[in-house]
Amino acid sequence: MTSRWTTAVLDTDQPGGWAVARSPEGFLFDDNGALFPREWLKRQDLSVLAEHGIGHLDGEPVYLLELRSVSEVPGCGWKGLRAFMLESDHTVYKVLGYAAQIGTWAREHRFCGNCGQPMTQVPRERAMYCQPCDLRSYPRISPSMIVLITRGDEILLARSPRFVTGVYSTLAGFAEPGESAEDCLIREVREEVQIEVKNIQYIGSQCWPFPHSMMLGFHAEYAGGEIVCQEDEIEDAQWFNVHELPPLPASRSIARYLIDVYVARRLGHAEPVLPG
Ligand SMILES: NC(=O)C1=CN([C@@H]2O[C@H](COP(=O)(O)OP(=O)(O)OC[C@H]3O[C@@H](n4cnc5c(N)ncnc54)[C@H](O)[C@@H]3O)[C@@H](O)[C@H]2O)C=CC1
Ligand SMILES: [Mg+2]
Ligand SMILES: [Zn+2]
Repeated sequence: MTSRWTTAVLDTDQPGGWAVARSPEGFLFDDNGALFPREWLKRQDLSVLAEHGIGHLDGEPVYLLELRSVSEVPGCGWKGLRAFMLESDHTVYKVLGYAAQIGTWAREHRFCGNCGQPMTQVPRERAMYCQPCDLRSYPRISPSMIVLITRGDEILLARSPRFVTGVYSTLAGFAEPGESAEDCLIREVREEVQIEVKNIQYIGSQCWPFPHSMMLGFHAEYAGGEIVCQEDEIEDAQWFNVHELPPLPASRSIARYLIDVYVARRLGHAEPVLPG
């Protein structure tokens, strides 16, 4: 199957194509969605900070207008990326997720981290460049581990105070310099619930553009210890029987996929597919 969406570094001097606009309040949308004819969008009263050519959707070029602030556009509203993840077509969500990551990174790399001088976009490459330092900055991606821990028919799920009321999810955390994925997983599990795990198995990965994680998903078995929740980070953690699960994370998340795969195996149901 060919993908409808492919990323590319496009020349912003070329006319035409589609464009999305992103402000601190999210993406512009109307009844037709978040993609607008680019020439029309550029005629609107928008405070454009930068324009990026980001890829092709069904063969048509797509651009991002990264805005300094939110503006009124007649007949349109603004909506955050999470809402698009929950509501929209998967391909549109992929386009917007990529746009959000590029927009954030370019905005945060307008000035050189070494000398403080303005940086420029490198033509035909996704990089910002400082000439005096000969320094290139590439989009930031943060590897993050996520793990479903199981004990027979029971799975360990936890709540962060940031979650929607009632929802429990798998444990996750950012990799630190010097760690392998497995080191990170073992450390995060110890920090968050103070238990030990064994038989760590890699399951799959997912881009998570909130704001720039690359989720590496694992399954691990319980090896020992009692649950003790990390103060401030973990509000509650429990073993749940696969027949009696609490409200779970959104179906597009790898957290939900890790849970659904295990439950499907235990119950002999068809396995789900990991959303990319
Ligand atoms: N797609 C999915 O199913 C899920 C994705 N996630 C994502 O996984 C990532 C890690 O999960 P958390 O439990 O929040 O992480 P965590 O357990 O490492 O703790 C979060 C803390 O890490 C620090 N931090 C923030 N950004 C960092 C970075 N780039 N590198 C190192 N430390 C950083 C901050 O102090 C933050 O409060 C997040 O981006 C989260 O959104 C988490 C659960 C499910
Ligand atoms: Mg965590
Ligand atoms: Zn510099």
